Amino acid sequence: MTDLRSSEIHDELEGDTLHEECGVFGILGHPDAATLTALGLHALQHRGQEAAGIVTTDGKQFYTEKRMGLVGDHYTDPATLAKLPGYISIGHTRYSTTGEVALRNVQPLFAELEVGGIAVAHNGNFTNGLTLRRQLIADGAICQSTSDTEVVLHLIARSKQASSSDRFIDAIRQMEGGYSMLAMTRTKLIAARDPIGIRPLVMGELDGKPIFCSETCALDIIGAKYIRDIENGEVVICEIQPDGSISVDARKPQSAQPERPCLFEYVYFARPDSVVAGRSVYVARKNMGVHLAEESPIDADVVVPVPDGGTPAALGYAQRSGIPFEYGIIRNHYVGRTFIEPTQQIRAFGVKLKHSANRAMIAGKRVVLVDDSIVRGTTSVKIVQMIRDAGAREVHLRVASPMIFHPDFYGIDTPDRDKLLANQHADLASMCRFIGADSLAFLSIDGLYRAVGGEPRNRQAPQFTDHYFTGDYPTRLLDQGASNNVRKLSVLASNG
Ligand SMILES: O=P(O)(O)OC[C@H]1O[C@H](OP(=O)(O)OP(=O)(O)O)[C@H](O)[C@@H]1O
Ligand SMILES: NC(=O)CC[C@H](N)C(=O)O
Repeated sequence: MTDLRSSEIHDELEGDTLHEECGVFGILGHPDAATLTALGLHALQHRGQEAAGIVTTDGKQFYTEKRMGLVGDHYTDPATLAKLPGYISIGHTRYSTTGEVALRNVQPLFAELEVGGIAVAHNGNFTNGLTLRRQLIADGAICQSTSDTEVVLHLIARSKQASSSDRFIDAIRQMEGGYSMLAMTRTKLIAARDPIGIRPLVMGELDGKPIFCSETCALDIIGAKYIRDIENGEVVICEIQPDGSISVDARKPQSAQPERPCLFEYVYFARPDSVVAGRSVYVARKNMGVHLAEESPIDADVVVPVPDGGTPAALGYAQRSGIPFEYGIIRNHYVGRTFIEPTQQIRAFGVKLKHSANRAMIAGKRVVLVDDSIVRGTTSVKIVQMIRDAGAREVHLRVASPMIFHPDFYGIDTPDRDKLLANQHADLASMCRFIGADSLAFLSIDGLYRAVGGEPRNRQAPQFTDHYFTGDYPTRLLDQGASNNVRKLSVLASNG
């Protein structure tokens, strides 16, 4: 049954700013599988704060715990972890992109199938999820959630392949869009990445046991060794054998395409201490600041980051420009990422709770403010005013990414097109007036490419996924037809 309250909240969320993605973590063959998964999810908390879930198996039964809220609020309790015995585990931190914020959509999703139990955890979004879901429902499928991820379970159930891993591969070959997925059976841990590698996924090892997770920071927290990134279009199947040994089978079932990782992982999503597709996120962000200083210099007394996202770019800007870096804004770390608040009104309030001006570093100065991105402009308007109120003589805003014009359909929850600040102003001057800054500049798309990958954007074959800036969507968007709205999955479920 549709949870009306959740649907209403969702409608409000639709108009909000950029949202997180999800984080996945899995380990096979370790006696402390659940605890290690909880720690891994804790390191991936920045990728999704709505809910977290863990599924484990001891080879006989499956055990599931799913909770709304933060990892630390639930999975630090020994009683909760005691309900998750076994040596194979997958976990998920969720920020919803399809389906409402409700327990039934919290991942991992689990189903008992002809081939046995299987759990899946997904970071990303399927661009044909709604289309396939409608076909499945018309065919008699009974959907238990409104998440796009559930489609994969139905396709595994219907596959004619014999083994669970072949059925999983069969299922994901029918999916389009962005995904890093983990699946788990009584004996297997499977990892898969979409054909162009939009979402990140890495492989590690602890005590000889394989781990898959969204970012390397989840390996670091448990002292695991990084092995390699899962390649775009690759599926890696790890299986525990009766003698306790582990087999690893890497396959490439999708037709080969050039990799195009998501640029926004570097701009905003990934943790700065992570290494994504072989590149340090921190170094990339600092480089963004260096290029920004070269492209848009300004005479000023102090470079001030908008913490936390803008800090590495501000350091790069300060080093390149020679202008001193100072913490002119202090962030209250007991307030979560701003978007957690469901309404625009509360979000604006949240921004005030989160940042306060460090007057001693600002009063009487010409300030260069550096932030990583502007989405709706809520943060910029508040912060520029706050810096002026603290006595700044001039406020110059520098943004370490290009203007955002287009929504995402691959796992980032973006506001509607018309809510994006870049679409509300005819030119930079108008946007600058709205924000209230003395000057405003964005990093160019080539500057961003150079900062992350060392080369400018290849117009014929872009090296990264960058549609939010350019409108160049790397896959077809089957669900975005006139009559479709992936957000309305729960309405479909209640009326269908
Ligand atoms: O233009 P807006 O709609 O305000 O969105 C952009 C702001 O949102 C993000 O920060 P967030 O609040 O997520 O905090 P963080 O930098 O600490 O992650 C980003 O770093 C910008 O500051
Ligand atoms: N942000 C994500 O990666 C979301 C995963 C999935 N589409 C969900 O909504 O649960």
